[in-house]
Amino acid sequence: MCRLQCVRINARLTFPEVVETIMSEWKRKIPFQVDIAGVIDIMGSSLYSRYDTPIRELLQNAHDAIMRRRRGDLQFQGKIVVRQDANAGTLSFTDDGVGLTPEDAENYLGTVGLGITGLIKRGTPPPSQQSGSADNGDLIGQFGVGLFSAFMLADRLVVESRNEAAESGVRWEAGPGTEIDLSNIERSQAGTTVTLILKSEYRFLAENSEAVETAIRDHADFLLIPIFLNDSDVRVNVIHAAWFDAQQDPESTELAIEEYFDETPLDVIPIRIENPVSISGALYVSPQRVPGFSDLPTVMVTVRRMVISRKLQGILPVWATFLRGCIELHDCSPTASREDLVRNRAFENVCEVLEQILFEHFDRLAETDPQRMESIVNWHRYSLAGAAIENERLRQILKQSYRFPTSHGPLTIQEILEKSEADPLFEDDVDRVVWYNPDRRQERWINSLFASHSAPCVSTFRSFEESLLAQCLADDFDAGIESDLRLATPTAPNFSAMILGVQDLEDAAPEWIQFLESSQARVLLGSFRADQPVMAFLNERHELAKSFEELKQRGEIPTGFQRLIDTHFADAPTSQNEIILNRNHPMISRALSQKPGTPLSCVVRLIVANALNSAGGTTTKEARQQQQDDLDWIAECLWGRDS
Ligand SMILES: Nc1ncnc2c1ncn2[C@@H]1O[C@H](COP(=O)(O)OP(=O)(O)OP(=O)(O)O)[C@@H](O)[C@H]1O
Repeated sequence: MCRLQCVRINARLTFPEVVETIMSEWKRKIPFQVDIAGVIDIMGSSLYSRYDTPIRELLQNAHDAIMRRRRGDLQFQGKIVVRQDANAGTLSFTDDGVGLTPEDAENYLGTVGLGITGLIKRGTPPPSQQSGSADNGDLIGQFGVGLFSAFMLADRLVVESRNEAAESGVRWEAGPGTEIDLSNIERSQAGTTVTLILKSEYRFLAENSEAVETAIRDHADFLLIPIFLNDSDVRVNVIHAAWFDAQQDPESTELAIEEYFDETPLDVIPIRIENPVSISGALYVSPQRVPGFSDLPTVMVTVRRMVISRKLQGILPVWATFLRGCIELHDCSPTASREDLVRNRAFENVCEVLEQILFEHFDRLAETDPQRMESIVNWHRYSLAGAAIENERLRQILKQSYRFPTSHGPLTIQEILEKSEADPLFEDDVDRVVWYNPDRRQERWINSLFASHSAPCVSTFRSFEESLLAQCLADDFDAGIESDLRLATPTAPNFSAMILGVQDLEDAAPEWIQFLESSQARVLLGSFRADQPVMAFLNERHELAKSFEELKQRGEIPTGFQRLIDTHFADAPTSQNEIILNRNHPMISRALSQKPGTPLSCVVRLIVANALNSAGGTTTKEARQQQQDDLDWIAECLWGRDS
């Protein structure tokens, strides 16, 4: 029906007045509506991602009830018993905590978002729970929703309880609908039993003790209350861990870590701080190497001793992928599902403070036990070097402990910088020149060239090591020291004069460049100190590009990989290998005095190919053919053509 038909139109009203009349009729306030059955269904099926979450929620309720009873009786220990009944298909949680009065059960068990624990924390405990109801910071519950998680596993839920001060007990039973059955019962002991009548797909929790035991340990290992399973008198949870001790004994912590995490730590970092945020526990350097840089570091986190996650991300600095451990974050708030922490100011504080603690720890270690620090850095060198490219503070630490292989043996970054002071005879605009060689194949050759030189040549066989070195030099630039990072290659400024002792370097004449084209190298002429005809310097990027090109032609590179290679080479030119011909060498000078194409020039071309080969260069098919032709031509000149 047209909406206008519902409005009695006054013939004297204009059209805009009619519209206004219609609009104003719909202005009113309406309350939010809650579909209880729908909420219970969502809480049970979608709020939590793991089947063991309800187990954690019920253990935590039992824990809170016992903690509250302890306030009235400091000697009271309390315990939690989890029972499986395979015949009945139930899983139950019994505690001897403070218990519930019938009014409490009526008011708080079935009210989503309202619980006694939350009220205590807000300083407004219900009248029935006034005694000992201050928030001592040891209660875990807060949202008043955890009990409903049981509907993830159960069709029906039964709570039987007796408050320690009440005459009789109360029974509360609910299913997925909106009605709750409440009745009084006889119960001799104070405390509560929550029984889950399991859905068929979770019946295994009534039968398989290992699954339940694992769930208890995963979440409640460090709760300060013993938890027993079925009739066993051996508690399931460990309760005590040395890293939570107020005064941590480093040896005990190390032993505890070894036992709990089943790893031998390379170093242990005990943590206890109250301000500006409370953090306690210990981190350790894992002996397991972390491949790549993409993984975020993870750590086990507890809040009020309840395990929130064994692998929480985002709390350790991104560079600390090699750290593990367990930390208690009392000031952090778990999310309602308790599977993560709320990323609030307290969380940010923890991140900042932790990074600070780690930096200070490694600074101290580098000073007090440099050997240990070096072995840690050495063990995790690639993750550390990769991370330090982005992090100046980390670079400061690595400068003392990260050793590069160099022509002068292994040297720390600091030592390299000190030994790389620029020679004022050759350099007038930089304070430091750091030479590097990224190609493992040239290591021996380049190192021998630097042997008599005071500056070392640094081997940066992984590309990020080159970036790390560059960043360290850039750091010093801010402090007024100008440095240059130079590839150990003849065309780099001053390399030939200073390192090679080669004078008057110049490009070869065009006809010789063309004649030596199959070498794919840049051809230069120079006057050597040594009596050697040719020097060859490989360019690693050029060599790589060549190998990939060959593979590509043979169709051996998957397309996805090819894209990666293309982007790698798109950023920077591949450059060329370099060849220097010694114009003082009798054979070279003789060849140069003639035109290319003579038998002697073919000998030069063979020597060039050989020099590139022995430096570790790859030979293309065309170059191999060329060498064969040269040999044939020389043989023919010497002995004449075979008939
Ligand atoms: N075993 C128990 N003993 C005594 N009271 C209990 C027990 N289990 C639940 N309760 C009461 O029921 C209330 C609601 O429990 P529920 O688990 O839903 O929320 P919570 O524990 O208060 O908070 P959260 O949702 O953060 O876990 C609790 O505040 C507590 O008062």
